Amino acid sequence: RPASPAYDPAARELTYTTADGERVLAEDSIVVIVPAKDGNGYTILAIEEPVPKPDAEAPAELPTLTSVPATELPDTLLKSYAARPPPVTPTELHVVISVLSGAGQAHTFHTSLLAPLLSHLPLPTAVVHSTTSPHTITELTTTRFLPAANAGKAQHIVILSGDGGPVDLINGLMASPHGPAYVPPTISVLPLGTANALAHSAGVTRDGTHGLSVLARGTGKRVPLFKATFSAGARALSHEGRQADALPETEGEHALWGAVVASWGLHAGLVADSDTAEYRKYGVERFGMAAREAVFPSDGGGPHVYRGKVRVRTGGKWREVGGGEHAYVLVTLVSHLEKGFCISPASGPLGGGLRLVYFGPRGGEDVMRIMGLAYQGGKHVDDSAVTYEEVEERDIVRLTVLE
Ligand SMILES: Nc1ncnc2c1ncn2[C@@H]1O[C@H](COP(=O)(O)OP(=O)(O)OP(=O)(O)O)[C@@H](O)[C@H]1O
Repeated sequence: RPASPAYDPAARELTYTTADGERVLAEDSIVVIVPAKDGNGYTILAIEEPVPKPDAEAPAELPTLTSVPATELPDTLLKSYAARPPPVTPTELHVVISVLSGAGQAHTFHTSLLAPLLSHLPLPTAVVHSTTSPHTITELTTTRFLPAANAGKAQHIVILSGDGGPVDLINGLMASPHGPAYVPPTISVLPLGTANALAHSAGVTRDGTHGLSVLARGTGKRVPLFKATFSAGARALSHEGRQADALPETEGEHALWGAVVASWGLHAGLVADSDTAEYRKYGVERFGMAAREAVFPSDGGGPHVYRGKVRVRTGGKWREVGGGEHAYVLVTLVSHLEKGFCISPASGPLGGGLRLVYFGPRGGEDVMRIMGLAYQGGKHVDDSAVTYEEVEERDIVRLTVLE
C-alpha cells in the first residue's frame, strides 16, 4: 500500500505516487471518498480525463473513474468529500440510460464511470434500463416508477440523458393523481444530452465530475415544475416531426409538465428543427446552426414573424406583450439553456421563479446579436429590445397562436 497522498489546500491538489511515478489529482475531480473495502483507510474516487487527441476530428473519449488508496487523510478533506447518507435510504435504485441522447455516449458513461462508482456507494443494487424508443422513459415511469411511488417505495432514479429524460419522467409521474402514500422519487440527472439545461442550471456540473459528485454527496431538493395546458387538438411531435401524438389528458385537461423551459417562436423552432439525426452530429453547435438558418432563410427573406396574442399576468393583472407580432417568446425555470448560454441570470439553482424572456420581430443580424449576448453571462436581459421579468405563479402566460 503506497503512502497517503500529500494534500496542498492552496493549490487544491493531492499528489500521490504510483508505479509509474508521481501523479497529481485536482480536488475538483474528486467524486467521493469512501472507506476502503479492505477496512484499511480510504479510497478516493476521482475522474480521470482522457488525454486530448492531436487529431481534432477524432471522437471525444469519455473520462474514467480512478481510485486512489489513502491510509490517512486530513479531516477537512474527509468532511468535504465523504459520502453523505441520503435523507431517505432508497429501497430501489434504477439507472435509466437514454442511448440516443447527445452524442450517444450514455451507455459508455454507464459502463466506464457510473457502474464502477455505484459499486462503492451504500445503495441497493441498480436495476438498469436502456431506452429502445422515444417512449421508453414515459412507459417505464407509468408502469413502474409511478405505481412504486404510490405504494410508498423510496426510489432513486439515476438518469443518463439530456433534458428530455427528466421531462418524460416528470410527465409520467404527473400523469395521474398521486395516492396518499406517494413518495416522490429522488432523481439524479447525469448530463449526457446536448444542452443539459436542467443539470447545468441546478449546479450539478459545477465541479469536474460530470454530475457524479452530486449523486454521491448531494442532498435532495424539490424540482420546481410548471404546467402547460393546451387547447383540444394540440399534438406532441416526435420522430423528427413525423409522428404526432395526442397530448395526455387528465380530468378533461390536455397538459404537459416542464422543469426547464416553455417557448414559442424562434427558440421553439430552432430546438425542434435541430432535433434530427443529421443535426445531432454537431453537438451543441446544432442550436446555433438552426438559429442561423431560421433568421437568414435561404429564400433571402427575414426571420419568420409569429402572429398571436401573448399575455402575462403580473401584479394580479393581465397585460399584452408585444403588438401581436413576435420573434422570441420563452418562459423559463432555469438560468442556463446550455453551459455557456445564460437565458435568465436572475434564476437560482432549482429556485422556482418562472421568468419571461421576450423580443419582438427584428432583422436577422439583430436577432443573432441579442442571442450572442446570452453567451456573455446573460447580458441580453439589459438590452432595450428584450423584455425580462418574473411572472406570477398561476396562469402566468397565455398564448393564442394565429400563425
Ligand atoms: N433508443 C431510442 N430510440 C429512439 N429515440 C430515442 C432512444 N433513446 C432516446 N431517444 C430519444 O432521443 C432524444 C434524446 O433527448 P434528450 O433530451 O435526452 O437529449 P438531447 O436532446 O441530446 O439533449 P438536451 O435535451 O440536453 O439538448 C429524446 O427524444 C429521446 O426520446
